[in-house]
Amino acid sequence: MSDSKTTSDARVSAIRLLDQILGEHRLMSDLLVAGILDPLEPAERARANRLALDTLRGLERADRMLAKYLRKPPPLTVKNALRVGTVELCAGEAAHGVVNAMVNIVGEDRKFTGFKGLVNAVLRKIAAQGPEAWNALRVPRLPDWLRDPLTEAWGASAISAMEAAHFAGAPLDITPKPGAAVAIPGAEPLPTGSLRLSNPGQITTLPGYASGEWWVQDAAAAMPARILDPKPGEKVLDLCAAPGGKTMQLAAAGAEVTALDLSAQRLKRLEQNLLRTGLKAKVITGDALDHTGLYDAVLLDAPCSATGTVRRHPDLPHARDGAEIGALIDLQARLLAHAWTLVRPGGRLVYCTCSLLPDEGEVQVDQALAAHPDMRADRTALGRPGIHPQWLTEEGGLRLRPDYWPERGGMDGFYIACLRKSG
Ligand SMILES: C[S@@+](CC[C@H](N)C(=O)[O-])C[C@H]1O[C@@H](n2cnc3c(N)ncnc32)[C@H](O)[C@@H]1O
Repeated sequence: MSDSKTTSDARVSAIRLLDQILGEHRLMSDLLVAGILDPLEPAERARANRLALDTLRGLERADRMLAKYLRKPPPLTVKNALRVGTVELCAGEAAHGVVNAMVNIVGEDRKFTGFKGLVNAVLRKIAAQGPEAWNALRVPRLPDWLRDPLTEAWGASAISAMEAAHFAGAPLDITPKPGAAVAIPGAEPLPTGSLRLSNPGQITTLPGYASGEWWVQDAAAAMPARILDPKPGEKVLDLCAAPGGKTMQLAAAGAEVTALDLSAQRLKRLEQNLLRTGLKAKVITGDALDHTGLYDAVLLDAPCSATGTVRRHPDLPHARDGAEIGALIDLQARLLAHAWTLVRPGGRLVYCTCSLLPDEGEVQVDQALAAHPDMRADRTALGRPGIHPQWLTEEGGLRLRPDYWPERGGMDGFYIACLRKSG
């Protein structure tokens, strides 16, 4: 297969991904699990993925540039071809290749043949403006459904900083197994104990991947298990465990781990992760709300809006509209109340969500503290290496945000609290 054919397959797939995300409101992760890119060769798959992600991150800029030349909106697929083309041209790709490819792609579908001339003319004009016009545009903003509550919670300047972090995208962080000597060239040690890779390439070919010396996990996502601080032999329950990043941390520390999740499909990935890393956990498929038992420690990584992961999932603000958040908040409260019944006297519960919305973090813990006289927030547990005292919150939790560590490439948004039960 020639290089240009490969590139155009990647472009077609990127446009298809955008059609589904922006037209059908599907999440990119769901589309990938459903196999939308499976027919492509690995290199093409990576390119399609990157093109779609870059276009989603720059969507507002692409639309602003295109708006000058579109008197009325073309069909979504044509618009997405123009968006991908604009993003490529503004990243400095050769005009001739991009324009021809997009004209051909649009022309291949009989429904859109009539738009070939438009695509050709518009992309030529965009090419003439180039990266300079792109760079002069403002950093893309979050849609109002998310921007409004975040502005209310964190203030306008914090939101601008978060949007800059979202636009920049995310490096790849890994969690090494305790004692593993990870030898990945260019890996930067982070103050919290994770390692950061700026240009990882294909992950599965990196040293130590096959032998299970480390796993992919954002530096912020690695904090809940560090804060839980499992001791060898402790009985620890990981509720909502799949795909198992935190389960592996708990097991690697020598705890006796039970990992539970509602999704059998996601648990398959957890089992594969345990197999690769040679770590052990008892795995249960089931509803956390039905689980019984008594544990030294419980980790509850509750299902949430995932609004802390927009750096890595720029599709989320466009595919979602916030309609599901009310039900998630209700579920989190029920899970937290039930998880508390599984903690032995004197034990601890770490509650966390990868959300930027206080209703899914600070407010949940505030309400749980008010409802349970035997619960107190353990602030000492939050004092881990690399944690800035300014990140600690009033009710006794830890707030992590994508705009923290800007010089290092940011971190996911997370909320974490360690709740101690009276002995
Ligand atoms: C944020 S993810 C967990 C990520 C995981 N802790 C990790 O570190 O890899 C939330 C998980 O909650 C699971 N879940 C949702 N509702 C649940 C319930 N009622 N009982 C158990 N698991 C549930 C979902 O299937 C999903 O895997």
